[in-house]
Amino acid sequence: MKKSFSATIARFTDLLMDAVCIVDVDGRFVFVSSACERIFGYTQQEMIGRQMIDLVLPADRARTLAAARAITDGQANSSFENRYVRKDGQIVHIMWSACWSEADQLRVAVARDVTAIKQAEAMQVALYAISEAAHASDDLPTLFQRVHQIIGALLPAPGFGVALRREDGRPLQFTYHANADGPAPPHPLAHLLGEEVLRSGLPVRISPTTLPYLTAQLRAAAGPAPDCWIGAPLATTKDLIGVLLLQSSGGQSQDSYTDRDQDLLMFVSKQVATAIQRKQLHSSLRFMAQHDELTQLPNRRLFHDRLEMALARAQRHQSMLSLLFIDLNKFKEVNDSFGHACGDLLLRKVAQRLKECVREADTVARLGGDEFVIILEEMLVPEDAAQIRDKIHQVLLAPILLPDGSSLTITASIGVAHYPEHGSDGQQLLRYADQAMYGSKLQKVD
Ligand SMILES: Nc1nc2c(ncn2[C@@H]2O[C@H](COP(=O)(O)OP(=O)(O)OP(=O)(O)O)[C@@H](O)[C@H]2O)c(=O)[nH]1
Repeated sequence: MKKSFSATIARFTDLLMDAVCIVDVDGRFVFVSSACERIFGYTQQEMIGRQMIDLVLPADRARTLAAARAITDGQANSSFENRYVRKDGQIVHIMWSACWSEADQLRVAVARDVTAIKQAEAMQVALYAISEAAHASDDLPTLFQRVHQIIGALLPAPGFGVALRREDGRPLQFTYHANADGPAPPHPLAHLLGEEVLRSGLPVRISPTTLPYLTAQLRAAAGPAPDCWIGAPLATTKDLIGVLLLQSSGGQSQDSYTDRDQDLLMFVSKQVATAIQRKQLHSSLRFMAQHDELTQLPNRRLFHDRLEMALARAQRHQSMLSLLFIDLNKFKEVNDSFGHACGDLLLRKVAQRLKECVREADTVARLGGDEFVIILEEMLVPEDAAQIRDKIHQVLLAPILLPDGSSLTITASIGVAHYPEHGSDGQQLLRYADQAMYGSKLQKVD
């Protein structure tokens, strides 16, 4: 390029907020205006002579070369977008307006940094996606898996974890943790970082450059060349409910995360905290609607749902199912003699003992008052149900300690019904078991 031409261009183009870049037929920068340093992080001297394509993000190189060829063939382009890797490793989004100068055999292009716009757009998309995910996910791990994907589109996040604060003050509980290969147990540093974020209520970044500012414990655990981490508090308007963690391998002495990334994560983590709270509230409302408040056992409604499902399974597999109807004997006397609170305590204790008599998959429910039912699935023979009935009689014999140091015992009448022998639907089976229980109670009274 002629010296005078270059000098004239430079005088005016250095005034522009956008950068002017001139590239020769071989794709080398022959001129860049001073705005390039702000946008790409390299000085003009560092850029001139370098291959333009080497600064482009590898994923965008093929289409960048195709667009450059089209411009060289005479098709001016005023809206091509691609991404460059700045000298500090950060990615910048560039919108190009370019044309080919046949006379000079040069490609003249104007670069506009649209990173902030792109990030704002990406953030909008992420916030919308988080809100959608909160509605669509059935449970917290599913929600967090989706949030991992959403945040991964904004920031480097091969490692990602969400730890929630526990009511009883025990250490944070990791509800979700994954590395680049998928779900994985949390790194020991994740626990320490999480606790530090929770203690301070502030974001904490671990990287080679932040090491001197970390607590001694974190610094020791991170070692001299740590991966890069950001821990952001999950804060609702009222509470600090947990911590969100990102981990990236960084590389050499580079920090994977900038202040801007941290701000972005803080913003996103507020939305995540709100989504978690909404999900938890929804789960607790659902639990309350399906469980008995006193014993926490499934209530009558959930029992009927479970019975229907169990019967459908038994029909499909042509297997047996048994129903146990349990009614405590003379429970009213407990209330009358020891007080309602002791009656409540006894009901809770009975519920616990009943659960201990069956497998995890079986359902123990409280129908109301002193009536309980148990659904036993995949019974091989009726004698199995009889054995469990006997076991229940046995465990109820153990005295129940009362707060004043005294104790009481309770017995129960139990009726058993088997599917398909005593009924083909839930109502028939329940009626049969109820009557069998009643028969047993009469015998005991007599
Ligand atoms: N403490 C307590 N008592 C309850 C609760 N729900 C119902 N009850 C009482 O439980 C008793 C149940 O009545 P019954 O089944 O007739 O009493 P029972 O003495 O066991 O009678 P039998 O079954 O014939 O032996 C009533 O006194 C209710 O007030 C509860 O949640 N807590």
